[in-house]
Amino acid sequence: MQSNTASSPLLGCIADDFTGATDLANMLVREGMRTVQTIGVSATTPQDVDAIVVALKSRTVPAAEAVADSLAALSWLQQQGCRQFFFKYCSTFDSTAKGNIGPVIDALLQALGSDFTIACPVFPETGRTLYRGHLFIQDQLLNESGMQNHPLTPMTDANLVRVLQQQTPSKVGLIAYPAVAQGSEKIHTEIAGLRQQGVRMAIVDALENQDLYAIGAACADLSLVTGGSGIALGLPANFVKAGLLQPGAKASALPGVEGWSVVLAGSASKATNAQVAAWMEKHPAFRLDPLALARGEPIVAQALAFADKHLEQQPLLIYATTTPEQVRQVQAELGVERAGQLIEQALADIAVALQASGVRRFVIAGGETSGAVVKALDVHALRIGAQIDPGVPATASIATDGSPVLALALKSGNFGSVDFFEKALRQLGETRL
Ligand SMILES: Nc1ncnc2c1ncn2[C@@H]1O[C@H](COP(=O)(O)OP(=O)(O)OP(=O)(O)O)[C@@H](O)[C@H]1O
Ligand SMILES: O=C(O)[C@@H](O)C(=O)CO
Repeated sequence: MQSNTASSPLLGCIADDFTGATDLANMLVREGMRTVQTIGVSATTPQDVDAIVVALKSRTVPAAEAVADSLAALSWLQQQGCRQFFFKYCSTFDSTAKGNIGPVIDALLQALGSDFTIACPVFPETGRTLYRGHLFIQDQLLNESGMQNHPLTPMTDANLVRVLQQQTPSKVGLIAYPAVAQGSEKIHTEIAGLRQQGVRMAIVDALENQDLYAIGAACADLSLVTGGSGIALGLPANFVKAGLLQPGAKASALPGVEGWSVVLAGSASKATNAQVAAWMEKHPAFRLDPLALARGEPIVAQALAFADKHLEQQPLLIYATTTPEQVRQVQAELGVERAGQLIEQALADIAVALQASGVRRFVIAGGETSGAVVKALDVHALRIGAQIDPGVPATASIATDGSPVLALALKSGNFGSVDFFEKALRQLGETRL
């Protein structure tokens, strides 16, 4: 493996959710940074690494908790020797009325002794663009995209300057597209101007990846950069320019694994529904019924018996995924939290039993689901490999205590093509599809 010319990692990242962390890590690997994702602050120091991404679960917790967790992650990343820091949130700017994006940025700026950062959730490959401070999801404004109905973080305003300003006492500004389109020098000049006006955070417009590279170049001297995964595209080149990272480095090598393969789907998003339906046309699948779980029926044992029957011949899917109407019905009966927890716990128990039976490749759909399963599998850190689809890389667990290496693909609910499950398993080394 090639190494950077510095002895310690260069970029230290804090992500506010699990699959969002993987999404960010994917971008860094694409641009030549060897990247490890840790599940929370790690007890061990990652080796052979250019970037570390600490995955938190801080998107919807109370703001004070998000701040405390983010500051602890920053302090650990500083101890690892990182030189620049990145705060990753959702490309749809998911936040509650109180934050947590604004409060976390304020706290990180203060801890770093810095007076300015940018905020840019743009991710053109998944249709997230920003113009004159307004966030678009494909052809729709954020607040008309379906995100206005999100159960935890309803986004009812597409004007991100206004949204962020409501979350912070700091002055929020905008670097609008006409300046961004002129390239990194102009953006740099805009940053200097905003700083003089006392702006501490600026929303930055962008429409295409080339804008993100220009913004990245203009942020070389900022201690903290914040945004979605897209804006991280432009940061590795700054380390290359500084002679700290080798140009054109291939950072995506992962160890191979031998064993069986499964897909576990706990996401009920539109994309996951389509992926489950496509899988079921050709391969075995077992549905988890949350109401039967709630009645105490032996659903986990039934799922494992089903897996036992198929694993040796072919990969299989175990899923709770269903239509929004059915999810609402189940939630009405069990409560949102209990329904979610029952399914997450069942999928986590199934994953642990399957690992004991020799499963080594897991494709997992859903951020919360991925968090629950990876925790149950006792995975503390992941090395990030090549991209499967935008926002989703192949990963491998970093085994600490002689436990087997697992090949994992952790998919955010909304990401991935219709045939994602097959595609992901193939990329993880499954040859029987
Ligand atoms: N049939 C169902 N009935 C009720 N709740 C369900 C059902 N299927 C899944 N869930 C719950 O819905 C939640 C889905 O969250 P998860 O984060 O895993 O997926 P997502 O929201 O689509 O993904 P992301 O957070 O990456 O966008 C989980 O808590 C899961 O247990
Ligand atoms: O930025 C995104 O859209 C994703 O990485 C994510 O955070 C989804 O929850």
